[in-house]
Amino acid sequence: MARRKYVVGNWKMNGLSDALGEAQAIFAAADGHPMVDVAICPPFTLIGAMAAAAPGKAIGGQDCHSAVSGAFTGSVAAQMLADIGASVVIVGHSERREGFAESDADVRAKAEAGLEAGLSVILCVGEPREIRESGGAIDYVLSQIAGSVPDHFDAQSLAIAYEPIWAIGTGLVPTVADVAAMHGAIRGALAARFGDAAEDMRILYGGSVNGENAAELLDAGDVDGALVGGASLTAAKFVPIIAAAATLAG
Ligand SMILES: O=C(CO)COP(=O)(O)O
Repeated sequence: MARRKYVVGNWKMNGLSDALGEAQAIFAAADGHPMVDVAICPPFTLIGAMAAAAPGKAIGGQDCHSAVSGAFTGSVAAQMLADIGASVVIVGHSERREGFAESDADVRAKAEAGLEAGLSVILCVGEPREIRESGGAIDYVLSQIAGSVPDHFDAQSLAIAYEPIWAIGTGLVPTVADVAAMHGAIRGALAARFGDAAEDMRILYGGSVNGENAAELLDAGDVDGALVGGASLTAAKFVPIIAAAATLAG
């Protein structure tokens, strides 16, 4: 089965209520590209309102706690995301791994919680600059995959996002050959562990994706979509990326 292209906006800590119109415009434009799956992950505070403003659309959280409930001040459980209309959750973003000291085991537990809550999970991996420069990027990322991908899931419900940390928000992107090599290595590691199911899993690229570079990056081997930060905040910037994915969708 061919993998459908998947384009996801990670709004990070951006967006007040007046940003809902952008989300509506993005989803309206996405309706014109039915071969592409589109999701927006706004801050927690906007999920409920966005789900109401864009019924039936894929809206997600950017993180969840691994527990179902309890004394975890400030945290949000996966079930709570589902309860207010989310169908997706990002786990293991480098800004969580680095800024909140999340380990591979933490990320795996969060992914399991998301799946348990019925959410579709996007699990992020990616190397820092010094690891890339030392030539160890593939080993580093495959170690993250080994430690943070759960044992049991439906291939349609778990996507990997490869986001080299040095490419996030910097305007720097790896060469297409480097992206293809990393995605191929990830697919190979998934196949070694999960067999044929790896062919159905989507592997997204993230890090300074924009309307100009999207077509080239999305056409690289084993790249099934994009996880987009800054260029996902407005329809004007995000829709061209969705359109680029649509031109490649089979
Ligand atoms: O971190 C990212 C998406 O999760 C990428 O962010 P930018 O697209 O702003 O580089």
